[in-house]
Amino acid sequence: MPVAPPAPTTGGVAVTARNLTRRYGTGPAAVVALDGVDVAFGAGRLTAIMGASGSGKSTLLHCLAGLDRPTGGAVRIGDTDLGGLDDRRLTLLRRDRIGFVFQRFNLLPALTAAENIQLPLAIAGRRPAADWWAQVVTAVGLTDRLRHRPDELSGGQQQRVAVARALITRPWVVFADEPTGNLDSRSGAEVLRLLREAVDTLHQTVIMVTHDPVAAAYADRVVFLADGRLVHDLTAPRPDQVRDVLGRLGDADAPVGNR
Ligand SMILES: Nc1ncnc2c1ncn2[C@@H]1O[C@H](COP(=O)(O)OP(=O)(O)OP(=O)(O)O)[C@@H](O)[C@H]1O
Repeated sequence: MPVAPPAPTTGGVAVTARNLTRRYGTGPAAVVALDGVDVAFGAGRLTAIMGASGSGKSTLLHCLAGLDRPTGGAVRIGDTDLGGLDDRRLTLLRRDRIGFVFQRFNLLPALTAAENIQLPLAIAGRRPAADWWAQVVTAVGLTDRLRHRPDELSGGQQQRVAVARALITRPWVVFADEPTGNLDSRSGAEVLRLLREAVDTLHQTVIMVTHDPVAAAYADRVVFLADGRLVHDLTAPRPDQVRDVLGRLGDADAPVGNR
């Protein structure tokens, strides 16, 4: 039986942003990357964040994950208000409670797949529980590749190692920034199925930025950004619906709603 992650969820909500603002620079040259975003991300759900280039997706993900500090508003992960944490506590929260998957895999080339997967725990001086290790390694389908180094693995295999590394701490939430952006469609589909399995079987929470409507359709929900605002929200999305919303957003001058 899979063990549920120890997420301190309130009403089934894993992450909330309230009136989130991120401004870069000051004066007339200032860029408002996030302009008052209110959103709650369900626990045990896969949610995609979409929007045109420059709409604020990466900025939102980085603020939600404690990689960037917002200029205004608040982020809560479970019951923890990130704004109330000093840099040291924020670093510990990221290490122990958050998993990251990046577009470029970001594996350490000198370490084997197994060592890369265990790295977040090794840094904390811990070892994975045997049952969770077995579940994660089985889910990513890499039992026969664990002694290989990243340059001996395909891109899709490297990204699956990166997903396993993100899951190994049984985090409260996994943030994935364009996880299929560097992969061909077949490898990308494997990684998306794995993220889906992380949610459905391992009871994890995943928040993913993507440009790809097919990738977004693996999610339970898609939220759309335009000009730093949340402008649309789709549940149980199909690729054609996602394309339709993106097309309408491209045409629309005004947001189609904000929540
Ligand atoms: N460090 C920074 N300094 C100044 N402006 C920034 C910085 N980071 C992002 N921006 C600006 O903030 C806005 C949102 O950027 P962000 O990278 O979040 O968008 P995005 O939707 O992720 O784009 P893409 O899809 O191209 O990655 C853009 O106008 C961008 O130029």
